[in-house]
Amino acid sequence: MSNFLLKIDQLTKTFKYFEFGPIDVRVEPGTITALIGSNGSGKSTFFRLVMQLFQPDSGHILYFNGELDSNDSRIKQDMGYAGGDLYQAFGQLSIRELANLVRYWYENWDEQKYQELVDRYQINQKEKYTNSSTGTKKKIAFIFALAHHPQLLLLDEPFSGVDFVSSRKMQTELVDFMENPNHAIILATHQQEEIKALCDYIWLLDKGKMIGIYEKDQILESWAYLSLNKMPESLRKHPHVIQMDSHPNRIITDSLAAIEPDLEQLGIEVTHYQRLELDEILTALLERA
Ligand SMILES: Nc1ncnc2c1ncn2[C@@H]1O[C@H](COP(=O)(O)OP(=O)(O)OP(=O)(O)O)[C@@H](O)[C@H]1O
Repeated sequence: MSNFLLKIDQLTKTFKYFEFGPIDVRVEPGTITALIGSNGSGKSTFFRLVMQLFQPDSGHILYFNGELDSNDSRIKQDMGYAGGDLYQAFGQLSIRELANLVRYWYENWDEQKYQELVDRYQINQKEKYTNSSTGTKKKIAFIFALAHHPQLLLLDEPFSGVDFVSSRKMQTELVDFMENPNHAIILATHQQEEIKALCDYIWLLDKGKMIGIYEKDQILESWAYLSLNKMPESLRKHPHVIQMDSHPNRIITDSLAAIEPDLEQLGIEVTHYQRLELDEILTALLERA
């Protein structure tokens, strides 16, 4: 039986200087996915397509087990999106006035939850939205996204520009949100600490193409530096050797389990072993792409 919040098939969008897709991905309930990619790789484009702020050129997006497709306006009720400067067009409104407007859009708007969140983040609701600081605007978008009880949260760099204390609170908020097994989050971020702390899956986007989908724990387990007692040149061709350095003899592998028996067979001894940090793995994957 299908169980997904989002299922995307062969989605494409072409701009004058950029081709996005074709992209195929699927989001299951109970998961947090990090959407990673260099500046301009298409992360915000992805969110805008899912939120129907852009029309795709081709492909399909199915929402909530296929019960709703992209023609159905109800999908926005069940999705919380914080990204870009969504509310700038209403910048002359105070935050309270803006909340009154946003509240009107959502059937499930929870005024008590909204109040709790503005108190927690010490938002001055009398201030004009346009005059709010960058970090405060981020927090407001985050609060609006949560206050209508979505099933799927789409967060485009929610922590960038947000102070350390608030960022920790937001992360706790996301952990609480995931207590409901029907919920899921897609999070675009450049911060490896957040990915490590929160995410189950990593989608790697490069120049508009999805170049890899990984389980975070699995890549952290399987990538390693191995120092070797000898290093025959033939190792360079091994499918799981990502990098070779000869001073001292050291390789990076993307699969410890696959390479260890081969090294043993070649009579090569591993003298030292060290895990890679997540950002080292992601950098290597992006460089390989
Ligand atoms: N409205 C638009 N009109 C024309 N081109 C666009 C438009 N929106 C996006 N693009 C193109 O899509 C590319 C990818 O932009 P996008 O904002 O999705 O990247 P990103 O991965 O979110 O980048 P960043 O990490 O810097 O936020 C841009 O470099 C631009 O060429």
